[in-house]
Amino acid sequence: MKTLHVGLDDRSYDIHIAPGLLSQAGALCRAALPRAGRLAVVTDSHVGPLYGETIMSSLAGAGFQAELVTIPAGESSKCLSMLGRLYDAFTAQGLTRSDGVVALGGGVVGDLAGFAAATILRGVDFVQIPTTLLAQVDSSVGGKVAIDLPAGKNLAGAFWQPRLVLMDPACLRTLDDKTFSDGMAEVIKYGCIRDRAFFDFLCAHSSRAAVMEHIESVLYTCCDIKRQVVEEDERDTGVRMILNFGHTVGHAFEKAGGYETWTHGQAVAAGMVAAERLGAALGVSDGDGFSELLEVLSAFGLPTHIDCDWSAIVEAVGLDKKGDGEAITMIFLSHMGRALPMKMKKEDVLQNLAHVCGR
Ligand SMILES: NC(=O)c1ccc[n+]([C@@H]2O[C@H](COP(=O)([O-])OP(=O)(O)OC[C@H]3O[C@@H](n4cnc5c(N)ncnc54)[C@H](O)[C@@H]3O)[C@@H](O)[C@H]2O)c1
Ligand SMILES: O=C(O)C(=O)C[C@@H](O)[C@H](O)[C@H](O)COP(=O)(O)O
Ligand SMILES: [Zn+2]
Repeated sequence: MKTLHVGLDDRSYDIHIAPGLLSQAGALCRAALPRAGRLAVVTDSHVGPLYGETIMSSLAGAGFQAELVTIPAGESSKCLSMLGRLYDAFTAQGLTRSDGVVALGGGVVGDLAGFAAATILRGVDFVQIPTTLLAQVDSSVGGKVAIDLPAGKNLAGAFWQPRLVLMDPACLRTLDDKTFSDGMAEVIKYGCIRDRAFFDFLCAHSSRAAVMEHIESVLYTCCDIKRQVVEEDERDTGVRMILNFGHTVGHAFEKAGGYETWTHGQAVAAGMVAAERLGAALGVSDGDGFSELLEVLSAFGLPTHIDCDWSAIVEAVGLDKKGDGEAITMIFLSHMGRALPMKMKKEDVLQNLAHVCGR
């Protein structure tokens, strides 16, 4: 088993990575949540039938009274009404402040269940058991939890660190190729922002089979980069913004497509390309690695350009959480492997973006 420790004072926790870990969930949760009696296990309609029973019997074996709460699969569940349904399920189960919430699923389940855990009874303990590649390399670590609002992506949320993260790479075998590729967008992001050698490794291993041969070290590398960044800036006021490379335009693509046309991974892929094009036009990115970026994204079937109504993109970018009234922090790459956050006037970003990326 590989283990990483995220050091955040009283909000510190371990990330365990090992095949077959799901069946050890009970003992590991018991060690992390010694006082908890009840656990609400939130999952979705695809993941529950695959892995629900293994988790529930492992939790029962460790003495937990666990109940499974199943939401419909898909981004549209990351919403206010589904949050309300979780509150109802938690209160009906009789959850108290010494109990906990477990998220068993992808980033949608993790973000929604995490926000519910952060807010029910003003906060209960939370465990992440991520089952997609995206959730294992990114969303289960770092404590950002949220729902989408009609006005924009992840606009209501909290920072609520899990007490424990359990990732079983064997779960990735049941993913379809498109969902696996969504995770690859965030994997490639880590290479772009922090680790040129890792980016080169991905370029040389640009297929699902090749990545799966090295999956434990890929998960470890990504989580270790995220750990370092989050330990330095838990609340997203400085260096953590580099994890948003490709997301300013990416979130705008997601919103423009009604959160159904483009997945988060696809939108981030095209968003990274848009950020690189904008950076080059502004003279802050040297274009190093750009053609390789296009190639590796395409090799995983990810889009490098998304056609849509650019006025909607421009409007959504204006609402980005990295902005204030006048300015927005854009994340560029000075060169491949090195992120460059830059505070810019919103109007300059918007004008250049439409000019560089609009069709
Ligand atoms: N909090 C963060 O730091 C953070 C980081 C990145 C992304 N996100 C969020 O994560 C979400 C995207 O997450 P996602 O890509 O995991 O999507 P998702 O949770 O919708 O999962 C994608 C699909 O895969 C299915 N699935 C999950 N695990 C499976 C398995 N092992 N086998 C078969 N099917 C499985 C799901 O049911 C779903 O249909 C977005 O809402 C995004 O905003 C959050
Ligand atoms: O953890 C972070 O910080 C990130 O930015 C990771 C992103 O991949 C993730 O999509 C995150 O949810 C974006 O957060 P947001 O605050 O920009 O909505
Ligand atoms: Zn993301």
